[in-house]
Amino acid sequence: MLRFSTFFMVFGNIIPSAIREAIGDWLHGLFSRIFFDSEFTFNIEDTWQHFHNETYRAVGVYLPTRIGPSTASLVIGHNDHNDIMAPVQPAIAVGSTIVDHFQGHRFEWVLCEKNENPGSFNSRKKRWYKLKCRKKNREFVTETYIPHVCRAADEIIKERDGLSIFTYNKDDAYWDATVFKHPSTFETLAMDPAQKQEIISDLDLFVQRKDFFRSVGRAWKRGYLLYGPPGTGKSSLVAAIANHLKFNVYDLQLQSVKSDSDLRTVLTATTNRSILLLEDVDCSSKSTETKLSKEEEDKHKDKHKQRDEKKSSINPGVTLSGLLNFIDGLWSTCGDERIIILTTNHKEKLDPALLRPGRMDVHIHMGYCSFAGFVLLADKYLGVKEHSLFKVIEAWMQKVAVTPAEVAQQLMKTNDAQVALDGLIQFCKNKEKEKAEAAAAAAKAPVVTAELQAEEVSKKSEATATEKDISSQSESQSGDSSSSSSSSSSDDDDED
Ligand SMILES: Nc1ncnc2c1ncn2[C@@H]1O[C@H](COP(=O)(O)OP(=O)(O)OP(=O)(O)O)[C@@H](O)[C@H]1O
Repeated sequence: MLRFSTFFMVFGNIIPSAIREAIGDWLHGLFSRIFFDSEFTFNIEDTWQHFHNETYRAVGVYLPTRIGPSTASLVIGHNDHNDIMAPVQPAIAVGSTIVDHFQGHRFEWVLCEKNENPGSFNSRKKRWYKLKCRKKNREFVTETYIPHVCRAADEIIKERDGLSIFTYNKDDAYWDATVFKHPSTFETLAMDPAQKQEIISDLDLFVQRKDFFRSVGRAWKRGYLLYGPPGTGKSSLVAAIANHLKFNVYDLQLQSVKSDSDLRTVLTATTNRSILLLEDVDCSSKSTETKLSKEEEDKHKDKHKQRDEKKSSINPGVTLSGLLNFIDGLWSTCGDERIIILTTNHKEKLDPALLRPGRMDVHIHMGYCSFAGFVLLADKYLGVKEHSLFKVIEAWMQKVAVTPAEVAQQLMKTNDAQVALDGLIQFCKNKEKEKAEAAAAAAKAPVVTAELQAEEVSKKSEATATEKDISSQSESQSGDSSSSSSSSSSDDDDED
């Protein structure tokens, strides 16, 4: 005790005050670093300013790669619906601690969860990662460690072989992911070879033009409209594009999105290098919606009026044009390498404003099966490149409009090429017969009308020019439909 006080007296007399203070600060810093430096906690929540938090997503991808001896539990599973034997993937369990060491520092992670607004209609489970570190490492975390986590997650995502297809879950207003393993590729797709090559070149050019899009001040996105009758391969082409570019697919049913705010949430949650797919857009376009609701209204006018009014005031829904406006605006500025694909059986029903260049840059017509398309399908389905029946089938392909789906259906009935090709010829014959019968029925219709009209005329003596127009229109329609070719008159055939 005496020695200590003597030491401080001598220390106080001999050492100048400035040096004494500096030594004191240094000792304080040293002691507090060793004994008193408190922990600091970062919380990385699943949402950030109402949108899905990309840092949260990155942590979720990164952490399963850092599982060590201190990890007590883990979630495993997979969502490959095509393969129950697919290898399981690890994910972080709620409450489990993961310790990560990076550049000599120790970081402790915990995934937390709590129910927000329990019991209320909009209750939801909120999740966040808690990251504990030394207080002095705060800057290191934000400037070095988190960027390292995000970079590593980006690499992991890029290296993953499988693609995902996301479908919109209207209950959560979010995307449900599943493994995307569609066998369709440009190789298996029956379509005009030149058209196919054109599409591939367009896609390849698009992904190479990052700098070009930046230099001309345009968002790096491209819109494709696929149109044509059912069964001509629109969905197959979407899958072929996804497989070619290795892009995930976000499949959006516009009718199920409740509001603009939900739309904003789901669209901003889509990732780069992805396809936003809207199938059968003629069914979700505003004109169709209006028409249907009017028919409904006529039918159930009084009974449902109040309920419908209430419903529409709560849920105004979103329209295709609303979606495209959004894509032109905010969405175009917050993502790169985005492809938007609209498919329709009725291009003519769409508002031309929706299809203008800049929105839908490329319009691809998917037509009936050509002979070249048949040859490809015969090769894929039967392993046959040449056959004596090919000439007969070529003639039928020029005569009857058959979709690639119909051809594929005939070819996959048996492994025996002769039987399958005979079956296809028979199918074409039946189709032609049905068409002839339909044409005859249509040609008969004006005769019946004329007979009725003649009766009317004799009764009322009121022959009008309009009746002639109707009958001639019917004749011309039946004439059109019987002469429809595989591609140019597809829309007429769609109606069939
Ligand atoms: N062009 C094609 N090449 C190869 N196969 C095709 C083609 N078109 C259709 N098919 C076959 O027919 C099936 C149905 O085709 P797909 O769903 O792609 O047609 P679609 O035009 O999208 O039809 P819809 O308009 O009814 O959605 C496919 O699974 C595929 O087996």
